[in-house]
Amino acid sequence: MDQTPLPAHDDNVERAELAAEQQHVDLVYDRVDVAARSASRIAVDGHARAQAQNVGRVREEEQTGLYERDVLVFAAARRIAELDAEHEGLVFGRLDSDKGDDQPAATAASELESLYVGRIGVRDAEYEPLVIDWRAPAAEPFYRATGTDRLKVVRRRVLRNKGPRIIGIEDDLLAPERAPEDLPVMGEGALMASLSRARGHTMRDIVATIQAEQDRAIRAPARGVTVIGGGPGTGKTVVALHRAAFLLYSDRRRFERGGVLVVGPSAAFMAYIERVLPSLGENTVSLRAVGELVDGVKATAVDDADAAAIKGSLRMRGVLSRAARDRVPNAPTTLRVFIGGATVEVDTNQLDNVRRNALRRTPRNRAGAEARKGLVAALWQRFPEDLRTGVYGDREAFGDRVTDTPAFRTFFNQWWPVLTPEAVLRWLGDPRRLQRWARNELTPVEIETLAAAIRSTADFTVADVALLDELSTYLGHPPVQESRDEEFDWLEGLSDGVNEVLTTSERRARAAAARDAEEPDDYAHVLVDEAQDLSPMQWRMVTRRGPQASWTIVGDPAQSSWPDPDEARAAMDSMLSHLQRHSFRLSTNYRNSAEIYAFAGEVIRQTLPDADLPNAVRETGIEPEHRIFDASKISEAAGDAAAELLQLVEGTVGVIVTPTQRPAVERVLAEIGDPRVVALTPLESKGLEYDAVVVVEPDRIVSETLGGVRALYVVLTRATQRMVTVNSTTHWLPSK
Ligand SMILES: Nc1ncnc2c1ncn2[C@@H]1O[C@H](COP(=O)(O)OP(=O)(O)OP(=O)(O)O)[C@@H](O)[C@H]1O
Repeated sequence: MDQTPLPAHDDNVERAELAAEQQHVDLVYDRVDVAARSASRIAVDGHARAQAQNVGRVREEEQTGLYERDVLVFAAARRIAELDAEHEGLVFGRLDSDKGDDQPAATAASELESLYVGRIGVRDAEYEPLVIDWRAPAAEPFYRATGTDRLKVVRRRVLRNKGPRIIGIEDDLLAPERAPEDLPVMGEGALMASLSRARGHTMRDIVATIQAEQDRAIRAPARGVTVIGGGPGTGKTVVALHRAAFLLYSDRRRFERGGVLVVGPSAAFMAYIERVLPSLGENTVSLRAVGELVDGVKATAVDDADAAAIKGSLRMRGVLSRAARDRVPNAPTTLRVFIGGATVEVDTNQLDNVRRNALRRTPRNRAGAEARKGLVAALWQRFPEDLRTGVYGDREAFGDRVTDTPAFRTFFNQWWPVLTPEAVLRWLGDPRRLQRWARNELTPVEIETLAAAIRSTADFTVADVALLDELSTYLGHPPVQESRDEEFDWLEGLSDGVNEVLTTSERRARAAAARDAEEPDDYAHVLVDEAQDLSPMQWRMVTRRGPQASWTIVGDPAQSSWPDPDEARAAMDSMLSHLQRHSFRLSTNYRNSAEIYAFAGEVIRQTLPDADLPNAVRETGIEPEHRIFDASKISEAAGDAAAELLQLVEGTVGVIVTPTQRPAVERVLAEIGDPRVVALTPLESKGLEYDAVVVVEPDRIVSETLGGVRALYVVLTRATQRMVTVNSTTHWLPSK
């Protein structure tokens, strides 16, 4: 918000103002209390009345009136209950407006029209608004008014509160020349006060201090793709979260029913942002890290740079599709059955033909019936003509018989089992097989690297999740039928090997559940944060979550940890090219002190002269510090720096270190034993922030991460107040 020089004020005025604001806020809380009680009473009454079938006694208009009011009151009460009690209070802003520049200025404060802005809207008993929801159109001037376009606002006031208690007031005077003399103005500006606050381990909402350019992105209509760009700390994440809350407010039916999904880079990041939406009274948004987008998988492990680059590349499509169509390892290679007095055999080549034909148009797990038909045809062809009589007289009868033989059944179960994406992905760990599927797409070295990466962990990595998702489209779900056939066996297989006896209704319920599971995740709106980090394969996975969705895409290419940001961008463009695009750019860095960001900006500009660098406005007078030590002393030096910084800042300290160095640094930090300090890798630091940051060996961060200097740029832009780098060389420092 614009910072206008503010007149000094005395303590008495401040006390009086605080008391007056508290009175209004108390009124709001009382009203909500009454509303909540009456809402539940009415709900109970209504229920009782409906049960006695006496509803007709209430006049219709009375009922409609009651109904509308009840719904509103009840919804308000419910939202209040949902608000995080620990968080800032319900009412946080006030606008005092006059009638506009073409009308005479007000001569007394009482002539101004005042309007309170809060997390939700609440009305008094006469239905007059006591406070309006921050997302309502009438609240827009609170965020958009500036000195040059004040939208009739004379004074904008931010109420700082702790729960229901007002603890401070920050005013902006937008039209000093039109302000009545008795209009008190106090505080140092809400934005600066909020930016200088100590950071905790979770992100807070910014509902009281949203800036005009952020507000435009938050309230943009949900059409096509909304792209929100901007450098580090410009509020992209927090704006995306407020946008999710805004969309729910603007069209609750559509977005609550259809679902809103927020996708972020890591579980740590999701934990960091998870309080923001509940603090705005919204609990229905799904938050998922890219490693958690496939149901039942929660991947947190990350591959090393080379393997991640291969797994993320679009070249994996062909590799996976070939794997999904290939023979099952260790399955029998010939089929032999004794039937109708003859031994009939289908050899390996013929089996391969049957498999390929069955898979021509149908995903593997859905092609069982087709494959069985192909086998019957092959067997029939080899069944001696002179035996084709009686129950073996035609192909259909022969087929019924032959598929019922134990030899056929055993063969079929092994040759055409239901395949899970997990099992097929594991096949890629065998370099000989992988070679067959990948020889046109990957180099021999890449094949070795990929196979070794697949074999190296028992857990799936974050990059694997997109491959699992891709495989599930090639494999498909087995069809669900209520008869006893091999597809239904698949359902029984879900019961962990316990051979249950199922009643008909249980079978039906399971069939329905399986059908549901088959529905694609189909959200009405998907917000992708740190979008620059999605690999092309991850874009494919993410866009499957919203075939009909509108999108909000948030990111900064200069912070990309993908080695080829243009490739990732092209993948996104091709997945979403059918949608209209609206772009917003955020231009102010609210996180870093001006001193810290000036340094980070210099570092990135040396490699990416065109990087979009925002303005950092908050000066602290404290320059980042670069310390040089012997290579063997780095961990201790990092620990010492962290211990010093803990004394100097009130909030959190992050020590950012490559995965190879992390264990040593963690040991040193364990000795400090302060929960305010954490060690984390450059990748984990994405999107997070700390009061102070220790950057351990910046040159290794460049050489050991996929993003190189872009990863270092992310690390150098995590601190709000202080930053210390520790290294054994100076060559990484930007040349002056
Ligand atoms: N209008 C605002 N009022 C108060 N704080 C703000 C405002 N806008 C952003 N901030 C704060 O600035 C910090 C950075 O915001 P955020 O993490 O959303 O930025 P970002 O653009 O996603 O950053 P990065 O790309 O570096 O991850 C957060 O602490 C956020 O709360």
